[in-house]
Amino acid sequence: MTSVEARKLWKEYGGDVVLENIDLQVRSGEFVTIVGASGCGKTTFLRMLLGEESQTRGELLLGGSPMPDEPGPDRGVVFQKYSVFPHLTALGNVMLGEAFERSPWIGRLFGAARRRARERAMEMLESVGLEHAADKYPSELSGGMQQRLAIAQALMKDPGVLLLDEPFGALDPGIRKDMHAMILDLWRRTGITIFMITHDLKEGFDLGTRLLVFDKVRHDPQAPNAYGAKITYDIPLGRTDEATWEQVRESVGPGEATTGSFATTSTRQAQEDAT
Ligand SMILES: Nc1ncnc2c1ncn2[C@@H]1O[C@H](COP(=O)(O)OP(=O)(O)OP(=O)(O)O)[C@@H](O)[C@H]1O
Repeated sequence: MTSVEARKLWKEYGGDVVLENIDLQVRSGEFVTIVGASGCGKTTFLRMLLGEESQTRGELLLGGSPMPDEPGPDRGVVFQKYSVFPHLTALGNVMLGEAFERSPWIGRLFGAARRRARERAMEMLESVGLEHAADKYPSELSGGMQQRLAIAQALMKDPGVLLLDEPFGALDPGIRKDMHAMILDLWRRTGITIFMITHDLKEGFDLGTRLLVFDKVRHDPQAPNAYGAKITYDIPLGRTDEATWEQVRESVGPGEATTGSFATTSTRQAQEDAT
């Protein structure tokens, strides 16, 4: 599996500093949740992990080597907005990446290669609880099912790192609970390293093994973009006291999604304790 390390990492767009001096070491198999005020650079950081953006200064390492400067099969990604193809079935969507990799011109597989891809895609659909919906089109799937499908797609290439940008942000609370159980189960079974951005602080505390807070600590009213965000809290999760939760809530700012009762024992821990 895959570790990630940032060393004195900066990201600027023109003269605008988005991230400054990020130092971070994430071991293989950690589940890192990321929170922070809107616009502070969380997605930018995720896109750097994906290889869609490169740093202005510093180093970013994936498994000890410099981060490739483009997305690759070692990193899967899921965004908040459903990113599935409407004209393909669930199975077709999951197989598509494999088809284009092996047959870039026509995007189709034949014979044994097709059989293997189909089997693997069915395994992936099963791992997200969608095996019964393999032949359905995205328009026939609920929002939660579409996100499950996007996760199955992201896992098809057996990536070491899964990048999730508010994957459950558009879903109803009841559905989100099911999605939480699904992603925790998947994480436990695969040992994959996960980075997940969320606006729901409770979700961040409940799911992660570690919670990062991105925040701008320096402000110049004359030059609002002169300083970028840093990691202001890096909290190992499992058991976190109420005072820490309150401090983090204050730094992230008010928002409907950041409310919720504090769990002294995370959902994950509680589930582990129960078994
Ligand atoms: N390609 C780009 N060119 C210039 N500026 C950009 C680019 N991408 C992002 N930014 C700027 O970087 C800053 C951080 O954006 P980013 O989307 O990473 O924030 P965020 O924390 O994910 O926000 P939100 O929580 O609202 O999704 C913003 O000011 C944004 O305008």
